[in-house]
Amino acid sequence: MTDYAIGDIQGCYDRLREVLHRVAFSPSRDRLWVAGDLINRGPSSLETLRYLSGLGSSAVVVLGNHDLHLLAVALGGHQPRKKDTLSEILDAPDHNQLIDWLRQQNLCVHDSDRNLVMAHAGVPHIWGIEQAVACAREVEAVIRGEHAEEYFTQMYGNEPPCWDDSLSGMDRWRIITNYFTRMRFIAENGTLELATKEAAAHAPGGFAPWFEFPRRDDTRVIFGHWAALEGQTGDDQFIGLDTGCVWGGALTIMNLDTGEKIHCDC
Ligand SMILES: Nc1ncnc2c1ncn2[C@@H]1O[C@H](COP(=O)(O)OP(=O)(O)OP(=O)(O)OP(=O)(O)OC[C@H]2O[C@@H](n3cnc4c(N)ncnc43)[C@H](O)[C@@H]2O)[C@@H](O)[C@H]1O
Repeated sequence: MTDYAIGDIQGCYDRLREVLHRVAFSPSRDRLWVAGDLINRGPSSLETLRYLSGLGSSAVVVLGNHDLHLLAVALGGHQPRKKDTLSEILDAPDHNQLIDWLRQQNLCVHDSDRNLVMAHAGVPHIWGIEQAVACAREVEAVIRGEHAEEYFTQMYGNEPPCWDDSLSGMDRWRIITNYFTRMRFIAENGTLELATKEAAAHAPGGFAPWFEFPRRDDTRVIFGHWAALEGQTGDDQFIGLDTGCVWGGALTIMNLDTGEKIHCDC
């Protein structure tokens, strides 16, 4: 069995199948870790979602901001945006099944044997792994539970900007969500800057890329989300897999045992 991890697919189904073919991925033998943003912006979100959900236990998936946006449209009464390519999912006969499957996915997965964690945007340095996993489980339970509608109605927003143990309810769920799915630049005290999407060199004053703050542990972090990084973090502990497939870059898959990366041009 080989475990592979893949960056933001964003509905680029043909590239997904091409890169899986190149590594001879077999769902009956191998596993695919998917770093979030399965859908949106690309041409084939419905096919992508059907394929990944059909992998069953051969897929290990975390939710990205675009996946949460689909859930917010489907469950929170939000309107799709102009650039969205989600209507084929919303209109599909199996739409309820696909949305239910998406709701069951995690914000963060931790493999203690491999000393590895995966989250769409990353894991902030202010949290140890235990706290990060506990925070993820809290919000995952909300997304699957009776408060899901309230959560998705109020999910959007940049406030509060920073973690505080005393936060509760929607404020607490929103900042946890923003760390796991939207973070790029962060301040030493954990304050997020969510407006800047450019490469790491464009850090606004007082902020730095989240992976430049040393962690208290040596856990490797797999993430996607930040296309302008082109997969470069300058540190093997932090593995960026979003290489901008949907922006004319490449789709990247990594063999988790050997560390080998394969790129499929888009
Ligand atoms: N709580 C919340 N609040 C607000 N929104 C929430 C939310 N929760 C979920 N969302 C959702 O989040 C989504 C964000 O939408 P948008 O804000 O429209 O984001 P996007 O441009 O599609 O990209 P994304 O943020 O995924 O970043 P990426 O690095 O790929 O691309 C970013 C940019 O990098 C550029 N880029 C790509 N490759 C590059 C490269 N090599 N060099 C330089 N720039 C590059 C691209 O052109 C692109 O403009 C929406 O669906 C929104 O609804």
